[in-house]
Amino acid sequence: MDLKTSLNSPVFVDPLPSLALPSAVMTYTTPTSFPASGLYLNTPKKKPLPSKIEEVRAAGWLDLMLASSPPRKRQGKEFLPNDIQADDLDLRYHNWMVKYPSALTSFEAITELARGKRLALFLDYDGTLSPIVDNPANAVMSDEMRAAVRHVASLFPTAIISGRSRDKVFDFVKLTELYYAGSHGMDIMGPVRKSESSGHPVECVRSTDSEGKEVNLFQPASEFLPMIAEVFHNLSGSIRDIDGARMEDNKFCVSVHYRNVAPHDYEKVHQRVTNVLKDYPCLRLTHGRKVLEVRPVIDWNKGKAVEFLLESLGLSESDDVLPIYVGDDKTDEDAFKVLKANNRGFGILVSSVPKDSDAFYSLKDPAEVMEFLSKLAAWKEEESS
Ligand SMILES: O=P(O)(O)OC[C@H]1O[C@H](O[C@H]2O[C@H](CO)[C@@H](O)[C@H](O)[C@H]2O)[C@H](O)[C@@H](O)[C@@H]1O
Repeated sequence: MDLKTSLNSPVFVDPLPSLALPSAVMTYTTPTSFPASGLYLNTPKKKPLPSKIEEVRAAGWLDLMLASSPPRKRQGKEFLPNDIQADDLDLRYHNWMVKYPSALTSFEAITELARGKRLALFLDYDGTLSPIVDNPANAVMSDEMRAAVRHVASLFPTAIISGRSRDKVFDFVKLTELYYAGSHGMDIMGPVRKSESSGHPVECVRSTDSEGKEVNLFQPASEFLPMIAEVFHNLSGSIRDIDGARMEDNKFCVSVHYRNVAPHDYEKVHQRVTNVLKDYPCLRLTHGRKVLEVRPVIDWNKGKAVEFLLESLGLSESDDVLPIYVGDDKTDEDAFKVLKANNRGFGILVSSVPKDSDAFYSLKDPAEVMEFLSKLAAWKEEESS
């Protein structure tokens, strides 16, 4: 399969030379022309920014890095120095929950909304189905959670949309009855579309899943693979001496974890990463829970992945469909926004601290996510009996 040709699908109009990446999918300022050869290794360097602006930008990043995902031990009130602070935190959380009500206490309102509709469920992985842990390799999902996900997936079309590589998230979840989108939606294994004529046709590669079932593979950033591999190598070398810093290869994205780095070294992590990225204007940096994420500058995210999957499932054009997305991180906000637009469906933010969000409801932690999924399954079974 010629992946360059596949990118010249009707959705991706106006392709740029060489990269075959259309301007419609590029969000950041990129060079208008690329060298014909050595494309990925010699992309033109951005002009260095004036140092003052760079300083201001770096300071903004540092604030984000310091504020990101407060250490778990300090989130519970038992670790706070006194009761006043604990009460203040409780009060702030309760005030926040007025704006983002619990999906558990609002369960009746949710089922009222869902009555007579076809539900589609989209679930983030880390921090949603598995608790946040220090070592990303240990973020396993409990058997109880797996059973709850399997149960909902037997009743509603269900997909996992993760920042991890698709293979890795499948290894954690291990359920063949779901659809999977890895690398923040840049690697989707979904159903073969019911109707090629509905919505925007996009170029997919027909494939088979681990059970031999026919599936569609959609990888809008496949042209970036050599560049991502190279940047992974360069970043690994660049942060090697920073105690606690850890790299993760997510196929179309690269994660630089700083959860185990001392706060006084955060700036060093950010500087090293931005320094390497200066040579890659086609890549950009985003920020998650104690992680810096490097990804291609294409206009594709978890929100677009939700739209893509809804269309693949033949659920995008109907009023009787209610998509629900559950996630905990900034990258999930793109999906919350898509569902919020035109009141299409809604997002549920998983958070134990107040956060601004485009989600409609909230859940405190993965344990509450599991309870919500179980309640949803029980409600559906009762409704259909
Ligand atoms: O979209 P997600 O499924 O939520 O993936 C986002 C990132 O999640 C993982 O990192 C986060 O969880 C780790 C394990 O609990 C934690 O150690 C880390 O600090 C968190 O940022 C994953 O390792 C990343 O590659 C994903 O991009």
